[in-house]
Amino acid sequence: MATPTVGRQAALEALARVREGELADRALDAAAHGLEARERAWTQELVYGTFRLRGRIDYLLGRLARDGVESLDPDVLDVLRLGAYQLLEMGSVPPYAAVSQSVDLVRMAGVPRAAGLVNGILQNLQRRREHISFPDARADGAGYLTTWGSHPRWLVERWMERFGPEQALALVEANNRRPELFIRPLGVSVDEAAARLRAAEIEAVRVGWSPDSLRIETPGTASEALAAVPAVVQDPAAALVVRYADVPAGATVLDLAAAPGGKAMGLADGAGRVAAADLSRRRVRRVTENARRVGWDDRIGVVVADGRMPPFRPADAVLLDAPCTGTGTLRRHPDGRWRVTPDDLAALTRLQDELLAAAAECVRPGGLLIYSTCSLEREENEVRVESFLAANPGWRVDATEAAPAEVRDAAGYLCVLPQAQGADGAFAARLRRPA
Ligand SMILES: C[S@@+](CC[C@H](N)C(=O)[O-])C[C@H]1O[C@@H](n2cnc3c(N)ncnc32)[C@H](O)[C@@H]1O
Repeated sequence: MATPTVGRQAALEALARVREGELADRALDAAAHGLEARERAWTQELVYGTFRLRGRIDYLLGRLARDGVESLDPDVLDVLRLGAYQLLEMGSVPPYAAVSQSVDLVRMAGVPRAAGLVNGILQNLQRRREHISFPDARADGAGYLTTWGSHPRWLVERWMERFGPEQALALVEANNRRPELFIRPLGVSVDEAAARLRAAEIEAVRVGWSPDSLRIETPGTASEALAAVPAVVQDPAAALVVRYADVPAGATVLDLAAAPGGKAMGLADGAGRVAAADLSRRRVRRVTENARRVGWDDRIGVVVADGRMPPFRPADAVLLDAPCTGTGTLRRHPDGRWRVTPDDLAALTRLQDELLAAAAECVRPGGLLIYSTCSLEREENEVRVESFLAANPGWRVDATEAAPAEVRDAAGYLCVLPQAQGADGAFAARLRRPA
């Protein structure tokens, strides 16, 4: 038996870890530990791509497996998914290698009896892929977005209802694109940062609708970019939350769900002092690392704390970047679409209400509360804010013009949509406590 490449072995292990409940980025870190940089990048593309297109791949495999994909052993199905992704999307992999390596992989996974099945299905996929039809986009929009669009049905149905079929299609397409790399410079202007990056032979361009962000155009240069300028890696939608918050210079800010710290760092670039708290001890370490990397340990104090019982005196401004379903960041976290359920949505809205009530207690009279999520779902966004406002007379939405008009809606909320802006989604509400 030939040995599959280490990248493919790591990819299969990462998929198994995700099945056990790990997040894809952590599963990949563990499985691809020790791989050389190129092999690791290749493995990441294979794993993330397989999650991104899992719905499409499963539909195709389902047309070729005699009893459907549900009947397959989970390891065998994962081997088939990885093989199918290589055949469909990785032009650098010759089809014979995608097939024969998958056969070796399923043997190595301890299911040698499935070698013939894997060989047959993948050979068939390669031969018949152009002839397998998907549900018609017009006649069966949800069917099309579920299969070709590779999203779970409950999400596409709610998005079709909310945004209409065309925008739902655009959203699904945006989620299926590979995310670009963005940074937010800290303590230097974006123009100065772009010039320093150019001197380090890294091309970076401004993002029209997000004035604090730079898109890095030179591939594979994230760590070089961070070595060349003080910055955090951050999607422009997240950078916009900080701009929209428009916290007065010198203010004391509490960030109650702060890890890994991108927004805390943005807030510290202007505010007086930021206290960054998070429930997760592991994740909160990343806030400390980020602050240390740019020499801002003195601006950001880091605390492990439950935001429902915040150990703080009232401050000028509080950011609650709440835990959420993350439906605005599915292109960056492609396993997220298969993980999140309608039950999670219900549980998260309860947690968001509790966190909002506790965050409000931490705002001094006349101070600011910024509530934000990276969800697209109204229940986690407008509905939470409006229920908070109804229960807390005197509080009001106090939007400024700090964020560009195209990302502010009529109610004064920040509203960034992947299908409109082509980046992550984000929502924020800037609320003022009565004096
Ligand atoms: C959307 S993330 C925050 C991202 C962060 N603001 C940033 O910009 O890097 C939500 C965070 O909420 C934290 N969290 C979840 N439940 C919490 C709770 N009860 N109290 C405080 N933090 C909580 C999670 O650990 C997670 O780090």
